[in-house]
Amino acid sequence: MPPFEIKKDIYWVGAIDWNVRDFHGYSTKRGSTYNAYLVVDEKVTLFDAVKKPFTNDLIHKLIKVLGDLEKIDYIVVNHVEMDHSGALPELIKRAKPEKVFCSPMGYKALKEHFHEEDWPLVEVKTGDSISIGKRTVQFIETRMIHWPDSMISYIPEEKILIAQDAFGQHYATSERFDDEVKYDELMQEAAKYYANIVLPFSPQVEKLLKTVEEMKLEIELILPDHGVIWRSHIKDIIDAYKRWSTYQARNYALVVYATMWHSTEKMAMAIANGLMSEGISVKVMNASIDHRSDIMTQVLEAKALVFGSSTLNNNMLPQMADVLTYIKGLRPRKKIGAAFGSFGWSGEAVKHINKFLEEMQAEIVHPGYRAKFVPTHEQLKECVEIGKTIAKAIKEKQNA
Ligand SMILES: Cc1cc2nc3c(=O)[nH]c(=O)nc-3n(C[C@H](O)[C@H](O)[C@H](O)COP(=O)(O)O)c2cc1C
Repeated sequence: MPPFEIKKDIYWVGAIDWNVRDFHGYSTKRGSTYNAYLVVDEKVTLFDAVKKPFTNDLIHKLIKVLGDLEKIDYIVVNHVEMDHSGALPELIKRAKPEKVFCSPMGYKALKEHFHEEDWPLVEVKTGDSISIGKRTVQFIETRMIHWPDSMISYIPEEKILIAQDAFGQHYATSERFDDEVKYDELMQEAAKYYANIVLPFSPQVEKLLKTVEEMKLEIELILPDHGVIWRSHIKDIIDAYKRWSTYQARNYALVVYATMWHSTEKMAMAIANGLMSEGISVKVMNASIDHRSDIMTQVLEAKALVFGSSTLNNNMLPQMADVLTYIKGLRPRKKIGAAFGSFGWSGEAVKHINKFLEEMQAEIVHPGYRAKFVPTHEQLKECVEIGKTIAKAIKEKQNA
């Protein structure tokens, strides 16, 4: 795709990665983009770069707009992660920019990644701004959204927020604006991105959204480092970030299980039936089939997390341990929780699952249910009752 003029003299010069399907363990079914933005002003300024294998895509686009890479005066590094900085060594060597702006944490991180002593790095902090000619760039550090170095750049004359990974989506498309793609797909990918990348830093996101509100920043365009530009649905994505960062849930329960000979699966279905019989929506997922990052997307807005595994060698099944380790690291909060599973003789899986639920600070509404080998009809009826107990807890929370 050629460079794309977003507004007069402001270009998308990023790269589309149609083929990426695994992004450090996050399944990216719809590929991704690495967005870089060029502002042609008295000081020609590039915001962020691309992943290393896409260096030539970026350079090609820059040459198309500028004719000569050495016309770049400034580079702003909003985020040091390799998918946005991998192209920097080649780019800095060839463009010879006068200055490379980054946050104080970015200064350290750039050295720790690239070990280059002679890059013209300039630290900028929250409240600092630079003039690039007709336009100003204001910087706001966004520590731990989602790395220590992260910052965002605001151009008041254009009402543009260059948001690095915030508001991003792993979504490869030839379209560049939110209103040119399918709304449901876009919001699904934005939710998946929040659940799998941003969720652990929700307290920081909540604070940042308040700061941005207090600063009364006028925003006409949000330019994220992945996916499409927000133009028509800015309110929707900000409202979604407000909901997600304060752990607001929808009225559904998520049942995730792992099984060898289908006994735990039978229990999962019976619990789901109990929930449904009380009018609660349920999503059932199988840890052997569903990808951990898709399960995580469903965790984001679930009110209850119900996890089941049979016991294997005194532990839960490894695919369940994978999913729970991943979910725990992303720090979901304010959930109702319950555990279940079939076993043969020692039955430790439920105890181990409960430990994960405790670490997620879930409100555990049942001590955990175990059935020896293949569950009997009576035991499955008991599972239905457990589903009803969870449903009751969901309703109580809803009315609280
Ligand atoms: C290789 C293997 C190891 C097992 N290890 C244990 C164990 O350590 N403790 C236990 O209680 N059951 C153990 N079991 C028994 C299973 O938990 C039991 O068969 C259970 O009903 C399987 O439920 P599922 O069909 O949901 O996987 C083991 C089974 C297998 C096949």
